[in-house]
Amino acid sequence: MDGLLTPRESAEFIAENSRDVFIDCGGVRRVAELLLAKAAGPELRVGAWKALHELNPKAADEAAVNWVFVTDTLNFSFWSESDEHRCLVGYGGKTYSGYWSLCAAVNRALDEGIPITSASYYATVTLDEVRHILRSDTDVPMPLIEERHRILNETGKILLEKFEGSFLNCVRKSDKSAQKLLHLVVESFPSYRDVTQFEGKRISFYKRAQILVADTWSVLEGKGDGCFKDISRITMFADYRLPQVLVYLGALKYSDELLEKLLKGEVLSYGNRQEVEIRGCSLWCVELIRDCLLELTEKKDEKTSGEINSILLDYFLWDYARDHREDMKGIPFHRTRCIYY
Ligand SMILES: Nc1nc2c(c(CN[C@H]3C=C[C@H](O)[C@@H]3O)cn2[C@@H]2O[C@H](COP(=O)(O)O)[C@@H](O)[C@H]2O)c(=O)[nH]1
Repeated sequence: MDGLLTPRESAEFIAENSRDVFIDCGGVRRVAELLLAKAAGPELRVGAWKALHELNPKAADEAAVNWVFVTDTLNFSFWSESDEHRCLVGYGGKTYSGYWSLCAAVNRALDEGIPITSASYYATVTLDEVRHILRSDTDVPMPLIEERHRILNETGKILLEKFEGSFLNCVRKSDKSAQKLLHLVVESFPSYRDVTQFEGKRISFYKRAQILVADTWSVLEGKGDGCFKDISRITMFADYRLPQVLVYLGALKYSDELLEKLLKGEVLSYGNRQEVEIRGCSLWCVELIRDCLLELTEKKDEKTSGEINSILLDYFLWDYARDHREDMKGIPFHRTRCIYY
């Protein structure tokens, strides 16, 4: 698309023109130092995706790639009005919320013999069947069920028409380039087109497309079809959790006016100026944290477990946000209801 900025270009432009969201350089350095202490640990490596998360597939085969595809196709908007009243899914003796409730529901369906990861199934799955598959253990359903149903049908039909029903065929058309795969995904599947405007420019975040490429790299353990030579060009994923944890860690700051709005739980519509500033400054903030961390590892000649990229930083910070939910209670996340993140 002509004149459309890449996520990284978009983020830099937004950060330069932002009025209500600011990057704190001292905070950036402190987060980089926090990550430096983890650089040689088990988290900041591609293997963590499987080792640290029991719901993720352990295999690296076609079925596992198609698990990632259907999960990331539905990987959006899990937040509920009140944290006490939300969708929960019990699986394997544990209860899952948010994004993990989706993974638990997918695995539960597979255990029940429902082929939810097969395009030939979800291309024509009915709304009632989707309601059953994504059913909650509480009286709060997973948000946007109708949209999830529509997107499953739309995406399944395209995967059948263009890629013989398997996302691995899409991966194999990308010449082992993460950028080529990213663009093939957004060109082929409309629900992944996370693009909007800011100050007269057309900008992209491609949050679900980027996390799809990242999770494909992870499930294939960075090997074989998943050995993307340019994986480090994928940026962090602009969702609603990363901004919250970056504010909590002091790397990102909101204006008083915006903070007050978020504390009141006001909804920001997709593409709203402040919503775009939150997403763009968060993305740029993680890029700066990565640059600072790489500088620190060189200076201190710190051993790292392979190349540190924005994906691994994102995963770490997202998991950190999960593990520090209670501590972060006072920091609001922004409420945007959409199918893009
Ligand atoms: N930036 C970023 N956003 C991420 C993820 C993930 C899941 N990836 C994990 C799974 C395996 C890997 O090891 C990753 O650890 C979900 N999300 C987004 O968060 C929101 C849900 O949050 P909550 O309501 O708290 O569950 C929603 O917008 C969802 O799209 C990530 O990694 N990074």
